[in-house]
Amino acid sequence: MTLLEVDGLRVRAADGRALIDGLSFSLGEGDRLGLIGESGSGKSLTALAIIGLPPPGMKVSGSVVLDGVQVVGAPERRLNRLRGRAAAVIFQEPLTALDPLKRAGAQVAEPLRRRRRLRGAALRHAVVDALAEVRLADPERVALAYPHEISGGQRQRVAIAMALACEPALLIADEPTTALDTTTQAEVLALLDTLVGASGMGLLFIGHDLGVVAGVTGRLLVLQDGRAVESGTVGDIVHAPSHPHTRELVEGTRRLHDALGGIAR
Ligand SMILES: Nc1ncnc2c1ncn2[C@@H]1O[C@H](COP(=O)(O)OP(=O)(O)OP(=O)(O)O)[C@@H](O)[C@H]1O
Repeated sequence: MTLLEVDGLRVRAADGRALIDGLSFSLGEGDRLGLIGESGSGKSLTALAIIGLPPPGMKVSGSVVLDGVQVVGAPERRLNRLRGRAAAVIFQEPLTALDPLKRAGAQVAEPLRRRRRLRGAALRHAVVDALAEVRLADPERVALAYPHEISGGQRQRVAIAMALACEPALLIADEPTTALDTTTQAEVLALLDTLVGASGMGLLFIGHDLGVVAGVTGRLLVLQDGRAVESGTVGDIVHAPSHPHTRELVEGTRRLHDALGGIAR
Protein backbone atom coordinates (compact mmCIF):
# COMPACT_ATOMS: atom_id res chain seq x y z
CA MET A 1 0.00 0.00 0.00
CA THR A 2 1.17 3.57 -0.65
CA LEU A 3 2.11 5.27 2.58
CA LEU A 4 2.97 8.68 1.19
CA GLU A 5 2.03 10.18 -2.16
CA VAL A 6 3.36 13.66 -2.87
CA ASP A 7 2.01 15.10 -6.09
CA GLY A 8 2.81 18.53 -7.51
CA LEU A 9 3.71 19.89 -4.07
CA ARG A 10 4.29 23.63 -4.14
CA VAL A 11 5.33 25.78 -1.18
CA ARG A 12 5.42 29.54 -1.64
CA ALA A 13 6.96 32.12 0.67
CA ALA A 14 4.78 35.01 1.84
CA ASP A 15 6.32 37.16 -0.95
CA GLY A 16 5.21 34.60 -3.58
CA ARG A 17 8.63 32.97 -4.22
CA ALA A 18 8.30 29.25 -5.00
CA LEU A 19 10.48 27.41 -2.46
CA ILE A 20 9.17 23.96 -3.42
CA ASP A 21 8.09 23.78 -7.01
CA GLY A 22 6.04 20.87 -8.31
CA LEU A 23 7.60 18.06 -6.27
CA SER A 24 6.22 14.53 -6.74
CA PHE A 25 7.30 11.22 -5.23
CA SER A 26 5.80 8.29 -3.40
CA LEU A 27 6.77 5.84 -0.72
CA GLY A 28 5.23 2.43 -0.05
CA GLU A 29 4.91 0.70 3.33
CA GLY A 30 8.37 -0.16 4.63
CA ASP A 31 10.11 1.67 1.75
CA ARG A 32 13.14 3.88 2.25
CA LEU A 33 13.85 7.02 0.27
CA GLY A 34 16.72 9.48 0.63
CA LEU A 35 15.98 13.14 -0.10
CA ILE A 36 19.26 14.80 -0.88
CA GLY A 37 20.25 18.32 -1.83
CA GLU A 38 22.43 21.23 -0.80
CA SER A 39 21.53 23.69 1.94
CA GLY A 40 18.40 25.68 1.06
CA SER A 41 17.18 23.23 -1.60
CA GLY A 42 13.91 22.71 0.30
CA LYS A 43 14.45 19.42 2.12
CA SER A 44 13.18 20.57 5.53
CA LEU A 45 10.24 22.44 4.00
CA THR A 46 9.25 19.22 2.25
CA ALA A 47 9.32 17.37 5.60
CA LEU A 48 7.26 20.09 7.27
CA ALA A 49 4.72 20.15 4.43
CA ILE A 50 4.30 16.36 4.71
CA ILE A 51 3.24 16.65 8.35
CA GLY A 52 1.16 19.77 7.68
CA LEU A 53 3.43 22.15 9.59
CA PRO A 54 4.78 24.70 7.07
CA PRO A 55 6.33 27.85 8.59
CA PRO A 56 3.77 30.62 9.25
CA GLY A 57 2.85 32.67 6.19
CA MET A 58 3.85 30.02 3.64
CA LYS A 59 1.27 28.79 1.16
CA VAL A 60 1.13 25.08 0.35
CA SER A 61 -0.64 23.68 -2.71
CA GLY A 62 -0.67 20.41 -4.62
CA SER A 63 -1.30 17.12 -2.88
CA VAL A 64 0.26 15.22 0.03
CA VAL A 65 -1.62 12.04 0.88
CA LEU A 66 -0.22 10.50 4.05
CA ASP A 67 -1.67 7.18 5.17
CA GLY A 68 -4.73 7.83 3.00
CA VAL A 69 -5.36 11.36 4.35
CA GLN A 70 -4.99 14.55 2.28
CA VAL A 71 -2.71 16.76 4.38
CA VAL A 72 -2.88 19.94 2.28
CA GLY A 73 -5.74 22.04 3.60
CA ALA A 74 -6.68 19.50 6.30
CA PRO A 75 -8.02 20.89 9.59
CA GLU A 76 -5.59 20.90 12.53
CA ARG A 77 -7.71 18.32 14.41
CA ARG A 78 -7.26 15.82 11.56
CA LEU A 79 -3.52 16.54 11.30
CA ASN A 80 -3.02 16.05 15.03
CA ARG A 81 -4.45 12.56 14.81
CA LEU A 82 -2.12 11.83 11.89
CA ARG A 83 1.13 13.18 13.35
CA GLY A 84 3.14 10.67 15.31
CA ARG A 85 0.98 7.71 14.23
CA ALA A 86 1.26 8.09 10.44
CA ALA A 87 4.55 9.98 10.43
CA ALA A 88 7.00 11.01 13.14
CA VAL A 89 9.93 13.36 12.55
CA ILE A 90 13.44 13.39 13.96
CA PHE A 91 15.05 16.79 13.47
CA GLN A 92 18.68 17.79 12.98
CA GLU A 93 18.86 19.41 16.39
CA PRO A 94 17.33 17.17 19.07
CA LEU A 95 16.58 20.21 21.25
CA THR A 96 13.89 21.11 18.67
CA ALA A 97 11.93 18.05 19.76
CA LEU A 98 12.77 18.11 23.46
CA ASP A 99 11.25 20.34 26.12
CA PRO A 100 14.19 21.80 28.13
CA LEU A 101 12.07 21.93 31.30
CA LYS A 102 11.01 18.28 31.35
CA ARG A 103 13.00 15.19 32.27
CA ALA A 104 13.81 12.92 29.30
CA GLY A 105 11.73 10.05 30.71
CA ALA A 106 8.63 12.22 31.09
CA GLN A 107 8.95 13.23 27.44
CA VAL A 108 9.25 9.67 26.19
CA ALA A 109 6.29 8.76 28.43
CA GLU A 110 3.93 11.13 26.58
CA PRO A 111 3.66 9.19 23.30
CA LEU A 112 3.67 5.87 25.21
CA ARG A 113 0.74 7.04 27.33
CA ARG A 114 -1.15 8.31 24.31
CA ARG A 115 -0.38 5.55 21.86
CA ARG A 116 -0.22 2.46 24.08
CA ARG A 117 -2.45 3.79 26.88
CA LEU A 118 0.12 2.77 29.50
CA ARG A 119 -0.02 4.13 33.06
CA GLY A 120 1.84 3.78 36.38
CA ALA A 121 4.52 1.09 36.74
CA ALA A 122 3.83 -0.31 33.24
CA LEU A 123 4.49 3.15 31.78
CA ARG A 124 7.70 3.60 33.83
CA HIS A 125 9.00 0.22 32.62
CA ALA A 126 8.08 1.02 29.01
CA VAL A 127 10.01 4.33 29.23
CA VAL A 128 13.16 2.57 30.44
CA ASP A 129 12.70 -0.13 27.76
CA ALA A 130 12.29 2.57 25.06
CA LEU A 131 15.51 4.29 26.21
CA ALA A 132 17.34 0.95 26.32
CA GLU A 133 16.11 0.17 22.81
CA VAL A 134 17.98 3.21 21.46
CA ARG A 135 21.09 1.80 23.17
CA LEU A 136 21.36 4.35 25.95
CA ALA A 137 23.80 2.75 28.37
CA ASP A 138 22.10 3.86 31.58
CA PRO A 139 18.42 4.28 30.70
CA GLU A 140 17.26 4.76 34.33
CA ARG A 141 19.65 7.70 34.77
CA VAL A 142 18.83 9.23 31.38
CA ALA A 143 15.09 8.99 32.17
CA LEU A 144 15.62 11.26 35.18
CA ALA A 145 17.91 13.74 33.37
CA TYR A 146 16.93 17.06 31.84
CA PRO A 147 17.97 17.54 28.19
CA HIS A 148 20.90 19.86 29.11
CA GLU A 149 22.29 17.19 31.46
CA ILE A 150 22.96 14.67 28.67
CA SER A 151 25.20 14.77 25.58
CA GLY A 152 24.06 15.70 22.05
CA GLY A 153 24.25 12.06 20.97
CA GLN A 154 22.20 10.96 23.99
CA ARG A 155 19.64 13.71 23.28
CA GLN A 156 19.26 12.51 19.70
CA ARG A 157 18.74 8.95 20.98
CA VAL A 158 16.02 10.25 23.33
CA ALA A 159 14.40 12.08 20.37
CA ILE A 160 14.55 8.83 18.36
CA ALA A 161 12.96 6.95 21.29
CA MET A 162 10.14 9.53 21.38
CA ALA A 163 9.54 9.21 17.63
CA LEU A 164 9.55 5.39 17.78
CA ALA A 165 7.22 5.37 20.81
CA CYS A 166 4.58 6.79 18.46
CA GLU A 167 4.94 3.57 16.39
CA PRO A 168 4.78 5.61 13.17
CA ALA A 169 4.15 4.04 9.79
CA LEU A 170 6.70 6.51 8.39
CA LEU A 171 9.77 7.94 10.06
CA ILE A 172 11.05 11.21 8.62
CA ALA A 173 14.65 11.78 9.66
CA ASP A 174 15.73 15.33 8.76
CA GLU A 175 19.55 15.41 8.90
CA PRO A 176 19.40 13.53 12.22
CA THR A 177 23.17 13.22 12.59
CA THR A 178 24.46 16.51 11.18
CA ALA A 179 24.88 18.06 14.64
CA LEU A 180 26.86 15.07 15.97
CA ASP A 181 30.57 14.23 15.86
CA THR A 182 31.64 11.62 13.31
CA THR A 183 31.79 8.64 15.69
CA THR A 184 28.41 9.41 17.27
CA GLN A 185 27.01 10.05 13.78
CA ALA A 186 28.01 6.56 12.63
CA GLU A 187 26.54 4.99 15.79
CA VAL A 188 23.23 6.83 15.49
CA LEU A 189 22.96 5.97 11.76
CA ALA A 190 23.57 2.28 12.47
CA LEU A 191 20.97 2.43 15.24
CA LEU A 192 18.37 4.03 12.96
CA ASP A 193 19.10 1.48 10.26
CA THR A 194 18.59 -1.41 12.71
CA LEU A 195 15.45 -0.01 14.36
CA VAL A 196 13.76 0.90 11.07
CA GLY A 197 14.63 -2.54 9.67
CA ALA A 198 13.25 -4.32 12.75
CA SER A 199 9.97 -2.38 12.84
CA GLY A 200 9.25 -2.40 9.11
CA MET A 201 8.34 1.30 9.07
CA GLY A 202 8.95 3.47 6.02
CA LEU A 203 11.85 5.91 6.11
CA LEU A 204 12.28 9.29 4.45
CA PHE A 205 15.87 10.18 5.20
CA ILE A 206 16.90 13.76 4.50
CA GLY A 207 20.50 14.87 4.15
CA HIS A 208 23.08 16.82 2.20
CA ASP A 209 25.84 14.22 2.43
CA LEU A 210 25.52 11.53 -0.23
CA GLY A 211 27.75 9.15 1.74
CA VAL A 212 25.48 9.38 4.79
CA VAL A 213 22.15 9.18 2.92
CA ALA A 214 23.30 6.31 0.71
CA GLY A 215 24.31 4.41 3.85
CA VAL A 216 20.69 4.05 4.97
CA THR A 217 18.58 4.18 1.81
CA GLY A 218 18.78 2.43 -1.54
CA ARG A 219 16.73 4.99 -3.46
CA LEU A 220 17.45 8.70 -3.82
CA LEU A 221 15.63 11.83 -4.92
CA VAL A 222 17.90 14.78 -5.66
CA LEU A 223 16.49 18.22 -4.90
CA GLN A 224 17.77 21.54 -6.25
CA ASP A 225 16.05 24.88 -5.68
CA GLY A 226 12.84 23.15 -4.63
CA ARG A 227 12.64 20.87 -7.67
CA ALA A 228 13.45 17.18 -8.08
CA VAL A 229 16.25 17.02 -10.65
CA GLU A 230 16.97 13.29 -10.53
CA SER A 231 15.81 10.10 -8.85
CA GLY A 232 16.93 6.50 -8.91
CA THR A 233 18.81 3.85 -7.02
CA VAL A 234 22.00 4.78 -5.21
CA GLY A 235 23.92 2.56 -7.65
CA ASP A 236 22.50 4.31 -10.72
CA ILE A 237 23.03 7.76 -9.29
CA VAL A 238 26.57 7.16 -8.10
CA HIS A 239 27.71 5.38 -11.27
CA ALA A 240 25.80 7.36 -13.90
CA PRO A 241 24.47 10.66 -12.55
CA SER A 242 22.57 12.35 -15.36
CA HIS A 243 21.91 15.85 -14.00
CA PRO A 244 24.83 18.31 -13.59
CA HIS A 245 23.83 18.99 -9.98
CA THR A 246 23.84 15.28 -9.16
CA ARG A 247 27.25 14.93 -10.83
CA GLU A 248 28.52 17.74 -8.56
CA LEU A 249 27.14 15.96 -5.48
CA VAL A 250 28.76 12.68 -6.48
CA GLU A 251 32.08 14.35 -7.35
CA GLY A 252 32.04 16.29 -4.08
CA THR A 253 31.53 13.08 -2.10
CA ARG A 254 34.30 11.32 -4.08
CA ARG A 255 36.75 14.16 -3.43
CA LEU A 256 35.93 14.09 0.29
CA HIS A 257 36.39 10.32 0.48
CA ASP A 258 39.68 10.54 -1.44
CA ALA A 259 40.90 13.29 0.89
CA LEU A 260 39.90 11.28 3.97
CA GLY A 261 41.55 8.19 2.48
CA GLY A 262 44.70 10.29 2.04
CA ILE A 263 44.64 11.34 5.69
CA ALA A 264 44.10 7.75 6.85
CA ARG A 265 47.12 6.61 4.88
N1 LIG B 1 10.60 30.08 8.04
C1 LIG B 1 11.05 30.46 6.85
N2 LIG B 1 10.79 31.70 6.36
C2 LIG B 1 11.25 32.10 5.15
N3 LIG B 1 11.97 31.33 4.31
C3 LIG B 1 12.26 30.11 4.72
C4 LIG B 1 11.82 29.58 6.00
N4 LIG B 1 12.25 28.31 6.11
C5 LIG B 1 12.94 28.04 4.97
N5 LIG B 1 12.94 29.10 4.14
C6 LIG B 1 13.56 29.18 2.80
O1 LIG B 1 13.10 28.07 2.05
C7 LIG B 1 14.16 27.52 1.26
C8 LIG B 1 14.30 26.05 1.59
O2 LIG B 1 14.68 25.90 2.96
P1 LIG B 1 14.86 24.49 3.66
O3 LIG B 1 15.05 24.77 5.13
O4 LIG B 1 13.76 23.58 3.27
O5 LIG B 1 16.23 23.98 3.02
P2 LIG B 1 17.09 22.67 3.35
O6 LIG B 1 17.34 22.00 2.05
O7 LIG B 1 16.41 21.88 4.41
O8 LIG B 1 18.43 23.31 3.91
P3 LIG B 1 19.43 22.82 5.09
O9 LIG B 1 20.15 21.62 4.55
O10 LIG B 1 20.32 23.99 5.29
O11 LIG B 1 18.57 22.51 6.30
C9 LIG B 1 15.40 28.34 1.58
O12 LIG B 1 15.54 29.30 0.57
C10 LIG B 1 15.08 29.00 2.89
O13 LIG B 1 15.73 30.25 3.01
